[in-house]
Amino acid sequence: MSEIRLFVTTTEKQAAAVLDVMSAIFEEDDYAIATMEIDEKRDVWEASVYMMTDEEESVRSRLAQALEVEFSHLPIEREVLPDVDWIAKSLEGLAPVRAGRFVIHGSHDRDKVKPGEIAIEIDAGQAFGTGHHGTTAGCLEMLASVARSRPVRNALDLGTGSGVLAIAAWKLLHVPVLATDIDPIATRVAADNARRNGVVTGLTFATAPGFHSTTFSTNGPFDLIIANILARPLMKMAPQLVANLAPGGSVILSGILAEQRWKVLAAYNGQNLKHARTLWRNGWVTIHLTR
Ligand SMILES: C[S@@+](CC[C@H](N)C(=O)[O-])C[C@H]1O[C@@H](n2cnc3c(N)ncnc32)[C@H](O)[C@@H]1O
Repeated sequence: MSEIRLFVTTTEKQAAAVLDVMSAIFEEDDYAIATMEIDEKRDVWEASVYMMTDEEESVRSRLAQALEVEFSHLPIEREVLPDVDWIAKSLEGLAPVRAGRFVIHGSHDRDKVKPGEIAIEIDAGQAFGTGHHGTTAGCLEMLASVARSRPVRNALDLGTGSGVLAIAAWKLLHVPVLATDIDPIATRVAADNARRNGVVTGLTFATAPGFHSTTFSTNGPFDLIIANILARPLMKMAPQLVANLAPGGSVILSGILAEQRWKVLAAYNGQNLKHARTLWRNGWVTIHLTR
């Protein structure tokens, strides 16, 4: 699923007014977030709605309706953002990847696993997460370090993709893990991967956008929440994510470009989480926060 941006181009003052309208209509959505930014090359302002959803047409019509009163003269433009081609990215590289105690390998590399390593077998396929991307590797490394420092009795992997992080958490911690994704193909692939890795109980899969499912209250609150999604949805869902975190719990966030980390930290500091550690991998950051 690609990230789509619907936006209007205007002056700074008018962009701020448009942003107010956008924020009001998308306040309750998990998958759409409104923001404004300057395009320095053209010296114009853009008020945008970013989303990862199949419901672009419905978002567009709600937006058009809301802008029709005061801003109908501003055309709604559209951009497909290139940095979320998860499936193409999951096909990058096939050699085993090592992070923390984990080695993620394809079925052709079973003999490369060394004694003492926690092996996870994932073949590149229809969902993101072979371990090659800096965000996945960062989460694996952070997971190993959090497990050394804090007791974890259950975990949530939000945006599970191939299921790699959920399987890693289960193999490392031996605790119940809930794994969810907005994309039903991902949850099916993740469940298949779990079976291939010998995980038959203790790992639950569900398809849900953000926290919109009763499965979170049934299985939570969680001592550990891992969310490798994207900076904007992570900021948007900060209040719900923290509401599902157990007292003393840990959060691992990734999918964040280095330059976006301050905004993400500010959103979670605003929910009373404290920064514990940041890891950098290929321009991406993975952040550990605690309650
Ligand atoms: C970068 S991939 C991460 C996959 C895997 N967890 C990993 O670390 O390699 C992000 C995943 O989050 C899912 N996703 C995006 N927005 C979501 C949302 N609002 N709620 C749940 N899942 C979401 C995508 O479908 C995708 O599978």
